[in-house]
Amino acid sequence: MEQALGIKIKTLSKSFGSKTVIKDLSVEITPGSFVTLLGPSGCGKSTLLRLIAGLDNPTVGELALSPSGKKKFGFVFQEANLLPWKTVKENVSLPFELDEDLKSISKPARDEKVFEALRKVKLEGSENLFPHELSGGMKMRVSIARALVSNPRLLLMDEPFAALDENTRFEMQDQLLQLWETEKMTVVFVTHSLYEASYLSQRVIMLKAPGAIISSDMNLALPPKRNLELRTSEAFNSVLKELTERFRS
Ligand SMILES: Nc1ncnc2c1ncn2[C@@H]1O[C@H](COP(=O)(O)OP(=O)(O)OP(=O)(O)O)[C@@H](O)[C@H]1O
Repeated sequence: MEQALGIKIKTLSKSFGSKTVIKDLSVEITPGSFVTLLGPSGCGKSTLLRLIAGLDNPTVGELALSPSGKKKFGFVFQEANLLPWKTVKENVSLPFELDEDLKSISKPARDEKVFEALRKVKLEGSENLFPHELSGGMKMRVSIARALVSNPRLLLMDEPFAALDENTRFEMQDQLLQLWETEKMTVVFVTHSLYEASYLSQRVIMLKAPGAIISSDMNLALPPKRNLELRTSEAFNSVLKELTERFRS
């Protein structure tokens, strides 16, 4: 398995016209960690994810992924963004058509990777369904499978579970943690939920506007194994309390 990607950001700023959304941001993210970005609407979380993914460029400053070379990452958005006229299997296969680095992979190897990704998100047997035949949770799992198909070493997730009901969200959180453990990839996750941040993350970085200034950077004192028992434990409650206090201060 290839190494997980680390991120080094140094004095980075991003402006859109005269508006500076990110100002002088410096932060490092350790390979293989699960880091959540929290902050009020409009503080620059999605902009930062897009910069990390190379979908946009910083105005000034440095952003480096290590090891450098192949930038293997997956991106999952709040909406599953599935093509309605394509089956589950075809939707998960899309990166092979769109990503230059993956175009050379043979058809049998592609099929195997798609099957493997669907297995990872527990969607075996749903290959030939169309998006309208799927629940919200299943659509999100297809979206995650599509991100996993290229074996990302960094997974960027922008409020992926925000539109799901509470039960499905809990289920998806546990599945994601399982994936994080088995895939040994770095995850940078954006959410508005303090509860979700506490449950999923090893580290929570809070950003505030203007300028996406880091207002808090906290390593969570929780065991790596998260489960139902932990959700209702005192240790979890005290982490959630601390995060809430930091968020409100
Ligand atoms: N391409 C763009 N052109 C102009 N302004 C932009 C662009 N992208 C983002 N912005 C502005 O940057 C600011 C930060 O947006 P961003 O989407 O990063 O915030 P966010 O923290 O992710 O918000 P939310 O939690 O609501 O998703 C907003 O004021 C937004 O209008």
